[in-house]
Amino acid sequence: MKLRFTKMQGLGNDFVVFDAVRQQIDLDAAFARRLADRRFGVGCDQILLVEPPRLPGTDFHYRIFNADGSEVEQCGNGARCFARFVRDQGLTDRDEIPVGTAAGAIRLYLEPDGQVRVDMGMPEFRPAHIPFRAASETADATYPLAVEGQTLTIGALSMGNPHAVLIVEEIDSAPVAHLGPLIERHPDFPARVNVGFMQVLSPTEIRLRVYERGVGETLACGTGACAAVVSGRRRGWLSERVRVALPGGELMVEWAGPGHPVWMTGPAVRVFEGEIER
Ligand SMILES: N[C@@H](CCC[C@H](N)C(=O)O)C(=O)O
Repeated sequence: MKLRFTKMQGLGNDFVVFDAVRQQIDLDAAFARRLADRRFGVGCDQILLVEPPRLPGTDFHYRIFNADGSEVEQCGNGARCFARFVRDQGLTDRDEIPVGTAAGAIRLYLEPDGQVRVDMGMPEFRPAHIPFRAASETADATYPLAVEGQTLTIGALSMGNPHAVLIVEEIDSAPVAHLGPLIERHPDFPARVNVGFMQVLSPTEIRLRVYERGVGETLACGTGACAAVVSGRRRGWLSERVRVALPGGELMVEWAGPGHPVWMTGPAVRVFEGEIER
């Protein structure tokens, strides 16, 4: 059976997107890994499924699979591509699109300039809900983490999916390839974790690299950008509106503080369409 897909990207974080409203898709971990393979498949960081709604008040359901085949709760760059996809495919004519995910509902807004703005919902700091093994939440949501005999300081939070955020002096020489996999699979993060390395340039500007759970380092991570800004604000380093420079390009992230949702704005681009044998 042949399945139609669209290859998309947001700041070089790339996706294979399927319309699972109008075609039947049986996506298991093995098929997800084959699709994501850059030599034997299409090649992508995540596979996104656009499904009929499950949550009340939403227009669609959004499912996300990492390149290693694991199904996850949230994906920020994918959310912007989701909005562009459902409009381009004629699945909706709305500019404001409420979407259900495994982490709850989010709202996507197609802006007149072509960018997509997303209400990513509230960050979650309670350790058990991240999930992260800590006795209780600290005042600035940072914790010591023992890695290879050294004690690192990490910010820990969930943007629907788990994130650890480290502050580094210089992003280009940050030990992303070495520490990323060690922290991703650290026993204190029982569901594994996405690992962000953030250099603070000013209260309104950061540089960020993310070692993504189930993928490795990507050119950009939308939830990682949101988590970095939220963690930076909780530590008193950042303002409400922050420009996040990632290897693949820039995002704007806004967070007014506890009790408020996180907003993310950036591009979403269709690359090509294709068919693949299931
Ligand atoms: N690329 C994403 C995050 C995708 C999921 C993540 N790897 C996880 O396992 O939680 C983004 O843009 O947020």
